[in-house]
Amino acid sequence: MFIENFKVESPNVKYTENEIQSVYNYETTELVHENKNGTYQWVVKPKTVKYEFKTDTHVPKLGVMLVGWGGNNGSTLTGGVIANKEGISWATKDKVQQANYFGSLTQASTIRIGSYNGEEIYAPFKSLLPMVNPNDIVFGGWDISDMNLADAMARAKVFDMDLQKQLRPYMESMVPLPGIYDPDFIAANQGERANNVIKGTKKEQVQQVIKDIKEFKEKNKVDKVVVLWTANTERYSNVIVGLNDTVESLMASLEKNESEISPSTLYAIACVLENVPFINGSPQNTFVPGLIDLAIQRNCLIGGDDFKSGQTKMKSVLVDFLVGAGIKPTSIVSYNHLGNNDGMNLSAPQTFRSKEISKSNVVDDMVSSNGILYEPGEHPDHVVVIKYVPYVGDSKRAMDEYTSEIFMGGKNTIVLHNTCEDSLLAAPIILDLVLLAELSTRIQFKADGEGKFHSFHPVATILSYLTKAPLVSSTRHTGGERTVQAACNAGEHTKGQHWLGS
Ligand SMILES: NC(=O)c1ccc[n+]([C@@H]2O[C@H](COP(=O)([O-])OP(=O)(O)OC[C@H]3O[C@@H](n4cnc5c(N)ncnc54)[C@H](O)[C@@H]3O)[C@@H](O)[C@H]2O)c1
Ligand SMILES: O=P([O-])([O-])O[C@@H]1[C@@H](O)[C@H](O)[C@@H](O)[C@H](O)[C@@H]1O
Repeated sequence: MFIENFKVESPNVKYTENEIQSVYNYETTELVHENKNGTYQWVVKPKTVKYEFKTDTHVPKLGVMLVGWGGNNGSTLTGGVIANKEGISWATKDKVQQANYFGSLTQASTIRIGSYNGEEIYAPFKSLLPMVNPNDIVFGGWDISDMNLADAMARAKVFDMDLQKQLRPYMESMVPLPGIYDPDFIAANQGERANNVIKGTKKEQVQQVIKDIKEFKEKNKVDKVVVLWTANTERYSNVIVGLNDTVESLMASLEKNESEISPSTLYAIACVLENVPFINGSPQNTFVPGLIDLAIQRNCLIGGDDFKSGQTKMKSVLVDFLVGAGIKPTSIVSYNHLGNNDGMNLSAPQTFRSKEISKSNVVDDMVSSNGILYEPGEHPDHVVVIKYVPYVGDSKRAMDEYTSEIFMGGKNTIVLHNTCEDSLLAAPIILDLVLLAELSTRIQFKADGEGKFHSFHPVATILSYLTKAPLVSSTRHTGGERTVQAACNAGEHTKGQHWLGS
């Protein structure tokens, strides 16, 4: 049975005027490698960690600024939210279609909360904690193309014409702010649309983005802003000691207008300095080490990389199932073709390489989890192919072949064909990313033994489910992390130096 909402009555949950306070005993284990009389033995011991959470129940008016707002994903998401907010329905060749948020974890999935009279009871995911209603989001953002959102929607060719006609009046006044353009980081074929760019040095571009965020927040009277990159996939940035490996080197490189700082990293610097969450929906390494350290130092949420939308979401589920069932995938071939601008940008080798990495590495953890099936260092043959075929537009055609070894030398081959409007898969995921990012900034917690409540770590691993190449915090940042984590624990945030002195 499905219910719309519920209230918890528990000694571990307390509702106050502004918070939900809860206690959770996390049952886990700790492993010890014990030497008993010269023989080592792995010992597993149960461990309970008591956590206390405080969730601010004040749901803010949220502004979402998209980098690449005029793209297929940006225009599709914006139009989809307007259609839901305005209750728009439209004629298709099959039926009258109502707007919905299918494909969104927060808006269209349910969670089991118990049973009643022997019947399983489910409630909406979004009923678990007070969350922003996507219908209330104010959209804005940047694009290197000056096309208004109504024309961008028409250019994308994703929505049915009857829907486009109804959306046009709402979207034609939406014009992206000029974006940071650097032809060295995306395919040359993107140059013809770059007519809306921020001039000046990289530092001046960062300062302009900060100014844009401030003005957007003031003009729209939003309480919070989240910025999400849904612009074109960039080539990887070279990570170089002294260039971008530390906060100091990255900011010094900014001062020197170093060419190797990518547009996506410049937007991210601006967001971190403005303490605005930044999420990367593409596969490039926006989060160079210096940027990660800056985010940790300033306790600003960053997350990514690369929306996990269709072919790769299926891959991660299927390979997880196969390996978990003791079946050994030995060959994975992922081919797809698509004809949208994303596909055109990915037709360049250096930008394709960024996507090839994120689409390939998604199975690494599953493979390394099973030492029965795979020898150390052994992994399936894994090929990723993406071809640009203009005629099919946003309707990506994905074909996958999974060959596995099974019992007694047998072989099993699974072939999948998956056709979808790529942007209709990505748009709800963008929604989930920004809503969960906003929610996580309203949660404070402390574990047993910690002095004060603090926020989650700035590197938002909570968003991992939604991305191909999850950004996770590494021990490499023990210096900055220890300093900041201690500050978080103490309930203060370190005040990073003011980096953009005039
Ligand atoms: N299913 C999916 O659609 C999916 C899944 C995972 C990742 N992605 C990634 O999402 C991104 C967007 O996909 P899309 O289909 O909307 O692509 P798109 O090409 O339609 O949109 C990208 C937009 O970004 C703009 N742009 C490029 N560089 C910019 C910059 N530096 N600043 C501001 N704007 C800039 C372009 O003008 C374009 O309007 C791509 O990187 C893609 O790889 C998409
Ligand atoms: O569907 P998915 O595997 O998550 O990923 C998609 C790729 O299949 C597609 O080729 C690419 O153009 C999109 O940007 C997206 O990355």
